[in-house]
Amino acid sequence: MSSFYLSSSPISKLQWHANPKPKPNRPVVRLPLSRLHANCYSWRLSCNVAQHGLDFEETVEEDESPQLLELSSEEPSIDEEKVAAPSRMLRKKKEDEESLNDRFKLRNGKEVFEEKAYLVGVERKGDGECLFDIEESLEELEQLADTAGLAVVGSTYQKLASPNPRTYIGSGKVAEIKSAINALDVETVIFDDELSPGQLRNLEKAFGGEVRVCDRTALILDIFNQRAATHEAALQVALAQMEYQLPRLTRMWTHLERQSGGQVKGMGEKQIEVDKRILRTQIGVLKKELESVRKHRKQYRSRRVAIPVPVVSLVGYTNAGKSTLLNQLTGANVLAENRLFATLDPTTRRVQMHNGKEFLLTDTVGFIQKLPTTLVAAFRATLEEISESSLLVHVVDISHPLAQQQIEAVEKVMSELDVSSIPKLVVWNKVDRVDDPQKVKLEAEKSGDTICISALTGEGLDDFCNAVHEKLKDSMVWVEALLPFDKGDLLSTIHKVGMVKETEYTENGTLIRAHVPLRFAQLLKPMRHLVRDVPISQKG
Ligand SMILES: Nc1nc2c(ncn2[C@@H]2O[C@H](COP(=O)(O)OP(=O)(O)OP(=O)(O)O)[C@@H](O)[C@H]2O)c(=O)[nH]1
Ligand SMILES: [Mg+2]
Repeated sequence: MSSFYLSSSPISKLQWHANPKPKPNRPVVRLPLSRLHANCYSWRLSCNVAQHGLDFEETVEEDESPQLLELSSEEPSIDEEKVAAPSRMLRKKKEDEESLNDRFKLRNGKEVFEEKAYLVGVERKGDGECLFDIEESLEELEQLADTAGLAVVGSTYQKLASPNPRTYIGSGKVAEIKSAINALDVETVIFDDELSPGQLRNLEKAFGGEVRVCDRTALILDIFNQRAATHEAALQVALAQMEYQLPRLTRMWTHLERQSGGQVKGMGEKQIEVDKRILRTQIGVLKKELESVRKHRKQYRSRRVAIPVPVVSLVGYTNAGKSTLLNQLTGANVLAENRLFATLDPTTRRVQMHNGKEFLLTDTVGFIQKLPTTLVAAFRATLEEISESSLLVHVVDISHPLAQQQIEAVEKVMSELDVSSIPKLVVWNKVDRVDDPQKVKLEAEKSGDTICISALTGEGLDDFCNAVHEKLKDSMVWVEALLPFDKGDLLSTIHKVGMVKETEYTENGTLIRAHVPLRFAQLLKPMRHLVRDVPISQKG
């Protein structure tokens, strides 16, 4: 069990009492969206759920069902009331239960209560940096919300020269959204950009305090939290969540001031400080735990480095088809599905090519535009694996209407990862889905270094392997070495991972001339000196 799980913390004890949301009439639920916002009711429980596979226990009192009597439209007579009201009440109760039941959906094998969400975006006038226009960005936000298990019931956006420092959007827009919340029964409002803690607080207040307000970062963090399958991923996400939460840790304790009629003013303030201290301690514990997990992975990686098979990493926008490609080439069983961020942990498998050569293929976490900086930082260590690859394969979903913008977004993240010196190969995937595959293939040929494939149907995979092989050759170095006869294993490895030009059997061993990966050339260093001792005539 993870050492950051502090179930006795006052924060987690309080969160359900503070929850103002109506509770669905079910005994055990897993709420889809962690309340990663100013109230921070359940972020901690949510971390623990991902970590320990638990479900939230939400017990609902019978008398907490919706106010049924208010719902009858006309005043019934006393006699009618005796007969009709109970049946109407029962019918209404049944209808409410049924509509609630409809909103329980199965996601990743878990039952999830589908909250109603409303999306809000801001288009900044003259913002040339944005790759996606506002409608495209909101469409992607809708996909993210869907992945997180929310039902989007509406969206809106506003064009602004600069965001309002208090509420991000203008007051007119706030009022408009408030009406939409009432009309559509919205439970969560999601903003397409990261909001400051103050903006979150002010917006919650402005919307009447009954709806949850969160931003793109919180939503992505929540998806990562739901998806984290390994211990390391869970730790990374928990750390990112806590760091996101720290400056937003307010209002948790204001109920104390309310309960005591304001007599202990300042008590909440003190408690916020206590909570912040607890959170900082937890962050420290988490960082240590992550450090030790990473040490293990490093050891594993250095063992892998000892086997000098070149490593090829798949990178690309989320949902581009990286895992499908890995599965298709290696028979791996990595989760591949039409949702964003299906993969969080790197998976490496050996690919055996038809010509007997092999390389290791690594699947990595996908990128997205406006990737939260907390997440880039949290996943930096995982992404560092990329920087040790011999080749980067950028997988593009060429059938996506925003393929070009996605390419640019990936290149932007890659430029932050300091991998410019690693050779790259671009792969246009999903050619089976484009309207005119021939035209796309011609374009790929023209742009050079681009291979068209369909990871789903297997089309173009031989071309892909050949291109990888050629690219790997570019990253290899030329060696001549004399391998003693007792080093037969090295010789067979050179045949597998390198490109042998010539072998010659001499009295002292096998003389080999080949292209090999740089790491392997270093291993051969002592034997390279031996070449000098071989008589000139034998060197050929
Ligand atoms: N038609 C078609 N669909 C594909 C192809 N490759 C992948 N897909 C589909 O695209 C969706 C996403 O595929 P994944 O392999 O999960 O994508 P990914 O890049 O690993 O995504 P993340 O892990 O979220 O970063 C799945 O529904 C796949 O079946 C392809 O070549 N053609
Ligand atoms: Mg994947």
